[in-house]
Amino acid sequence: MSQPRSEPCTGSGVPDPWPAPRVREPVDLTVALPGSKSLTNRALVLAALADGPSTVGGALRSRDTTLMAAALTALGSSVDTSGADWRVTPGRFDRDAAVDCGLAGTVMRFVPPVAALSTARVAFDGDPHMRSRPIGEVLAALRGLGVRIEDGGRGALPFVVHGSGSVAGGTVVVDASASSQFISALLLAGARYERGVDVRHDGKPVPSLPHIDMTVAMLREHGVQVDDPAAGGGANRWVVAPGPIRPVDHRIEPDLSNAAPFLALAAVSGGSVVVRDWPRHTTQAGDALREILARMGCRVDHVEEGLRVTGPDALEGIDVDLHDVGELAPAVAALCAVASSPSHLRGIAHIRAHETDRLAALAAELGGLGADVTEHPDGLSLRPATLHGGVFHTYADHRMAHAGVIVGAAVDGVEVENIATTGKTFPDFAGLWSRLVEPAGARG
Ligand SMILES: O=C(O)C1=C[C@@H](OP(=O)(O)O)[C@@H](O)[C@H](O)C1
Ligand SMILES: C=C(OP(=O)(O)O)C(=O)O
Repeated sequence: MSQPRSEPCTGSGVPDPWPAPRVREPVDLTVALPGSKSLTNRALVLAALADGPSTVGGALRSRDTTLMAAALTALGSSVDTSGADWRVTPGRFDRDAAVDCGLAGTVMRFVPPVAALSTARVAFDGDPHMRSRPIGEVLAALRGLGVRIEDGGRGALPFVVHGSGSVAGGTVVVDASASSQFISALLLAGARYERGVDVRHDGKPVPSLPHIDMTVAMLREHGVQVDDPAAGGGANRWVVAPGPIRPVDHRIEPDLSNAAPFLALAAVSGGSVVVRDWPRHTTQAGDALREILARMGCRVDHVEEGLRVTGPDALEGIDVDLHDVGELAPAVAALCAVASSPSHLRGIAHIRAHETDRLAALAAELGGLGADVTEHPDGLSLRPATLHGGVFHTYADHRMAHAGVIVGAAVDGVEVENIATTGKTFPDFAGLWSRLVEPAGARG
């Protein structure tokens, strides 16, 4: 049943829980999406470490990226976020600072290796749940490279990095099976270490490899020499040579992972959605949506304006390994819950350490709406079922909210709790979603 729309409200005047708009007819939509979180936060870090000022054009303005801008500013850079194009002027990292990581993995993992170059004391903390997201491997690696860190033996937030103005660098062995961000973090700052950095992975396969490819590609754009001898398969070693980081004016691509709920509207309604400016070549993990949606029966075409997805009469389930693209799992699971044949999502044990334990959360919330879902140690299986309305909890996870609105588009009476959590990577998601979806159907 729908909540009254007036109360209670989130801070932005949006009701909580939020009645998800229901789509009753095939949609025909074109949407322009905000910039990529992963590209924006890498561009900001590299700009702060570069030899001169640069611009992050079309930067994503969201919680994760403003936290990154604030962190780099606290260290001593100047980040002007007043316009659409953010201007970064590197500065001396010479003052005591406090870094709020919020729930942003990129801030908690990418900033400590930068803070290690400071001459001051840099204290890190974040949201309560952030204290349980893994970071110990990065702290141990930095210690191995000569950095002093105080973490009370926790290997987790809160911790303090005591910079001495330079980092020796060298070879370090990391188990990055919990997160590719451990590797990206060390590579991003590595060129500024005296001996560069030679990062070796030892452990189960590293997830989210496209994100490491993104890091390597951006470092090379900045003139940094990176060797990744095993790139593409079984990657386990990355070598960054010491040297300057050239300033580059970036133009940030739209966030393709955040395209998932919008493309899902085409998939569930049998209609058509165009996401503007979809890059023909990209390192973004979200590009895998093209193949995933095609395998679920959608038609996927590059068109002049961007990427067009047209949904089938009946959406098919999918058996897919999402190890490389775990951030797509919540949206894909939501689609599988309303598909007409069984699905199996595999290879994603690591997403239990994302913003929440996403496998447990998806099993609980999709199951709560009547989905036939089984949780496995490293994935989910889903079988066709008749879903019903109810409250879909998000656990402060933006991508759980995306899963909720996808199911809500297909099922009457779904209400998404804390829709405002989408602000982690998407400004005014609820407003855009309502403007697009409501004309195509009544509220659930
Ligand atoms: O480096 C990045 O920008 C990211 C890497 C991935 O993290 P994991 O390797 O922890 O999955 C991804 O899921 C996350 O959304 C963003
Ligand atoms: C895992 C994610 O984020 P983070 O960068 O906080 O790890 C995500 O956005 O799906």
